[in-house]
Amino acid sequence: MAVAAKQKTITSAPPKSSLAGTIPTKKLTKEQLFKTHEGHIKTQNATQAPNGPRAVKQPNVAEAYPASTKSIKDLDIIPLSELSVETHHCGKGLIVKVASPPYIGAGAVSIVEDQWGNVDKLAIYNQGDSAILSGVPEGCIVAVKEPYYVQNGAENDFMICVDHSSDVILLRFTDPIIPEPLRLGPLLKSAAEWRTAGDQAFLERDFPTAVFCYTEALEGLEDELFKAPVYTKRAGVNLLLGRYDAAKSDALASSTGAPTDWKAYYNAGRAAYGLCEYATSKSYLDEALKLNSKVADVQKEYERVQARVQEEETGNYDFTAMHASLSPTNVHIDAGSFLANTRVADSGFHGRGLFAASPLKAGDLVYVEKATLMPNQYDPARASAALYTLMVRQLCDNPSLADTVLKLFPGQLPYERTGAEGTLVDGVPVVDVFMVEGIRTKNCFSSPLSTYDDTKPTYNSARMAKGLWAHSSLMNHSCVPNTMRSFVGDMLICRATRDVREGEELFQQYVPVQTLVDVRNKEFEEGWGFECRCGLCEGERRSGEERLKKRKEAVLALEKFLDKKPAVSNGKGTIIVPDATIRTVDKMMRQLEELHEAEVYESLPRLTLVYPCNWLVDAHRAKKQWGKVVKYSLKVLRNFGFNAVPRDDDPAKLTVDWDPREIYTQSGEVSLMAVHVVASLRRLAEAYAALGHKELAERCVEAAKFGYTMVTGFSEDVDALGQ
Ligand SMILES: C[S@@+](CC[C@H](N)C(=O)[O-])C[C@H]1O[C@@H](n2cnc3c(N)ncnc32)[C@H](O)[C@@H]1O
Repeated sequence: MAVAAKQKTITSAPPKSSLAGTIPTKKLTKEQLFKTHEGHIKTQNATQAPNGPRAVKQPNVAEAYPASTKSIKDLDIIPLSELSVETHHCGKGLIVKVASPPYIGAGAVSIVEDQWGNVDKLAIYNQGDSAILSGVPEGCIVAVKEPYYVQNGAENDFMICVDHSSDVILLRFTDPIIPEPLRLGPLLKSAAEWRTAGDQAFLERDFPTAVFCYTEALEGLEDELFKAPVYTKRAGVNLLLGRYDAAKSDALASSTGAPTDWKAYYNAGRAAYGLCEYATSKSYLDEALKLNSKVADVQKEYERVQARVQEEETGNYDFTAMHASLSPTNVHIDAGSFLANTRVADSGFHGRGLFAASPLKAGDLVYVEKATLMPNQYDPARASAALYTLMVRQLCDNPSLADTVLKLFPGQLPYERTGAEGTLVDGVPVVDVFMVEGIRTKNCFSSPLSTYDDTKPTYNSARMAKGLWAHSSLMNHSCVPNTMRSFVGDMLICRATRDVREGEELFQQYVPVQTLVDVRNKEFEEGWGFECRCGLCEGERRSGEERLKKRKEAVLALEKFLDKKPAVSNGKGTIIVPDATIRTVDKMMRQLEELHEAEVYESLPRLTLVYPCNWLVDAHRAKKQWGKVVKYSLKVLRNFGFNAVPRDDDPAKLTVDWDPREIYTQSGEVSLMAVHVVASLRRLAEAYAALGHKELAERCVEAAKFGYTMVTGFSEDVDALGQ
């Protein structure tokens, strides 16, 4: 059923039609409608490859209107001729026959006819591949609840636009709500015939139609014993379609109390596994094994689910093996989430938050979460639309997901929420696509295929997928957080960056933070609607406006100078910077340093100084001026807030037992862990080694390796960072 089409992503509101609110007096005639439609279909058949990616229409929030939460039975059925342009017809409904095959673009567009002989265009968006309406079969009867009508660009060209997937329902041919002129009578009469039609559709791999036919067969059967095999068949098809909620209830409905019920429990176990409900899955598979312990598939599935339950309980993972299993087609790791070290509670200030359920040490696993939803789409131009589509389709296919996803809604819709989103109305889960988009924008994370590979200089860092990790989404932001996240495929690994007390709130960085306090807070305000009150932001605000302004000017001047200065290559791949340039940068850096008053910055990171100090490290390193490399590397670390670094001016430190964790645990609560910290420790190690301080060099390498595990989630292989 997948049809190739262009990706269509609407990002800004189209201008309002001058006809808004009125019933158009001039529309395309029936003949014109069919003729242009046939033309579109011909072009589609000539130009689109089968099985290409499905198109996507992201909602246009400027036009937002709510999903209908009413039953079609409670709506006034109106003729197509009474539709007004750019109007949400609250309390009204349409019942129409599909009078053409669909043209598949960003949605499925068909010509429809009502009982009074009126015709119009119906565009259905956001249906999953598993839904029969993604293909809108010709001849079927559909109900459109509280329709939205739009002008379609060209003059006299209009259409009914169904954004919310639950606003359109496929009616059974025998549904008494269908008006007499549209009635065909049942196409197939007996349950046996529907069942055979279902089998046929299954053989043709038309799974949505198979589900439809089995459903009709079940409606026609009265004896539970006859129903059981049809439930088994429908459970199997629903498993194939990824409709795990339906598969689970079908599987359980297929049990009859006979020993053959092992199959019902086996299917229910597989369905629960698909929903990542591993403990439930294990209990069903337990039942299946009790009834028949000899089926190899059941045993295999049981072992698999046992491994997941163990991961959930212990947090033991083989991250290296997970990483090795990644490929462009395999990004979804078969693993469970380990969340036992955290709990959700009211933060009293930032809404809900995540808190440590037990004391954690720097470097410890805080939690590991499998993505709630993450499409395998790393093309940045398509990643957001792909996530939005997956969210909508999964909420349609597996309504139980609504509990997890809808609670993330940040609460900004231009209309009143009904609260019925996620519930079943007319047998279909209500999915409000504007709400879904609101959840996506505030809660999604960008993720590389793996953070470890992303730190390599050769990796294309622009290739990021977007995903939803519902547990991680509950963590609030701090610019100097006590955790760090990394990814291996769709697994999010969260590690502590310093020691955390039991009950302490856990924070993460939403985005890599900008160095200037006002600039980064503008980003938080625009993106998430908050002003950050972390130790760094509050501390920096104490500097006062005048000093903040001066600092900003100094930063801009320094960056401008560094951007303009041409680098000089020695012809062997190393950049050599003239001494005069180094002296100027050093002077400008010191001036900027002086603008960081001791009373504020005693123990705070000085982020604006990181870039120039790093620049000075590189410039001196190219000249093998190792003493200077030590000096500026220590400054980089200090500017990230790390003060407890192995130093050659403190020989006493060399004699005591030393633990690489120290630099992370003894630097206070307001340090900022980043991959640059690891890189600086390596530079420091290199310089110490060149100066003959072997032991100091080893300590720095150890500290770098320890830090790299926090950054990547699992790897100590700091050489991956390159030279
Ligand atoms: C992804 S949610 C985090 C969970 C959220 N606290 C909740 O209760 O659902 C992001 C929202 O949390 C709040 N938030 C996160 N970090 C914050 C911070 N540092 N200060 C104030 N509000 C914050 C903001 O309302 C933001 O839009």
